[in-house]
Amino acid sequence: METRPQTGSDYLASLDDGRVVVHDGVQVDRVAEHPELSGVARTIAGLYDALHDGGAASLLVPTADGTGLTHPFWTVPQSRDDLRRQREAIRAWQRMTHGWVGRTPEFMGALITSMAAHAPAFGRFEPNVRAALARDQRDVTHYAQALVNPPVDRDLPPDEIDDIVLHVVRETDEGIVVRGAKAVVTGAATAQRLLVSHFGGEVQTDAFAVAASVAVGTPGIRIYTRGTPARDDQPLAARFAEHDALVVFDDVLVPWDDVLVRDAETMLAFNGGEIGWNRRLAFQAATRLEAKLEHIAGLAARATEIMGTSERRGVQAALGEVIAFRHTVAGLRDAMIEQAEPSGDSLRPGSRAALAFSAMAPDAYSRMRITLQTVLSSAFAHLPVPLEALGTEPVAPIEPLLRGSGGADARERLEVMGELWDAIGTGFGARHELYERSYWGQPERTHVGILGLARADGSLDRWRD
Ligand SMILES: Cc1cc2nc3c(=O)[nH]c(=O)nc-3n(C[C@H](O)[C@H](O)[C@H](O)COP(=O)(O)OP(=O)(O)OC[C@H]3O[C@@H](n4cnc5c(N)ncnc54)[C@H](O)[C@@H]3O)c2cc1C
Repeated sequence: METRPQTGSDYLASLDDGRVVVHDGVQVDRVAEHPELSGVARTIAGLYDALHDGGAASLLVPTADGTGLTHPFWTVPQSRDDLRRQREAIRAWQRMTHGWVGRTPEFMGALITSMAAHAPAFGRFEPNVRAALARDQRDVTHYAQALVNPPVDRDLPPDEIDDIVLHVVRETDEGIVVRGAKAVVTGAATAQRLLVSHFGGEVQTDAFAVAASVAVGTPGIRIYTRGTPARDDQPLAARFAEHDALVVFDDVLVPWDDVLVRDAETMLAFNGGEIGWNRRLAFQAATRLEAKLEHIAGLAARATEIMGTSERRGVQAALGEVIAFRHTVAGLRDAMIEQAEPSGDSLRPGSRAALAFSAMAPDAYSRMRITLQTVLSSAFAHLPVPLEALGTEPVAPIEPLLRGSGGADARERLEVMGELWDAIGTGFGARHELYERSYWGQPERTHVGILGLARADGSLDRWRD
């Protein structure tokens, strides 16, 4: 029988795997029913369901072994048309969430497919890489990425802070035993697996050369999350708030079948760009950001009409700037397709456009927030009553005062401005700026990488002539 990705209810049921999640300091019974974790879990479930009966179902493509259908981003691209199909499928999901969920289930397809395209580079773990792709392609596994170490002792090599940095404490016949922590693992509490890998300081001893695909429910894993302070009338946070987790590995046994890297050389290739997963990550992230900016631009346009400023030249210019940001992101993503380059057994998104996107997007996102705060100013803060209070005895008399311009009533004003405030101004909106700013790590690394590429491909020399 033809296989299909899991359904929404398969996904929600899979979260009952004995995982240990501590939210706001209290252990969670069932993640899928927790008031602050269930919103995003239900949203992810909705994405899976759309692969079965929603519009996204028509975008599925055959799995590599031909036994079923999968999300296109979970396949290894061989042509520009493959990349175009991947773009359309990512876009279909991202438009459902308006780009507000950073870790949708296609996101880690970037890593696993890039690794599979370079499977021989993984030596004795090559069969594991191929098996991981086959399983995750079939299921469209929902991963979180556990890469960055807790931000402490950044001036010390990892082996001098092994009380914190994740490392292998021993190997057994069954697998490797890992200990340590990973910080800000977005979506860990509602993921099915973690892509765990060393990052940061150079590997001094083999203990730190490790990457693995680890099931979230594995004994010894503990996930600590804090709530994004969200009120009931925060429409985006209620559905899309993700939690950035501290994940603790307390002597966790990872079976050999799930180990992907165990030597320093492959670790360097994994983190250093040769495997190329950052290019695929940029492709997915740009398509997500495109959807987010479309949502923000649409809300902002309506907000200026409600304010009565939509015909002011400066306000129009500000909206145009936000739309230009959307066009730049979409254009660079499409340039990644046009500039696609061979990488292992694949055609990966082009490096120049991918790196240019990574360099540009963080600052542009901050600029966009400032621009909207400048032109919408008091309208953001003019939300004196919640939506559900409309029609109540103390609020009904002031509803005419809450109207918008051009016939918009109080309800529409509160709906539009409340959603835009959540996008830009609340804790949810502020975290999203930090998220976009931190997506590519420190900007100087990206800029140095861009210079290195211009030197390596000879373009800088040509420009100097
Ligand atoms: C909202 C959010 C969600 C995130 N989600 C995830 C996730 O899902 N998975 C994940 O793995 N990570 C995640 N991250 C982490 C993110 O990838 C990092 O924040 C990013 O890579 C920057 O690394 P850092 O925060 O450790 O800062 P650092 O790299 O420590 O940099 C901080 C500053 O110190 C300087 N610095 C640090 N070390 C040195 C050094 N040795 N020499 C010289 N200067 C130094 C840098 O130049 C910089 O100015 C998330 C972060 C945020 C904010």
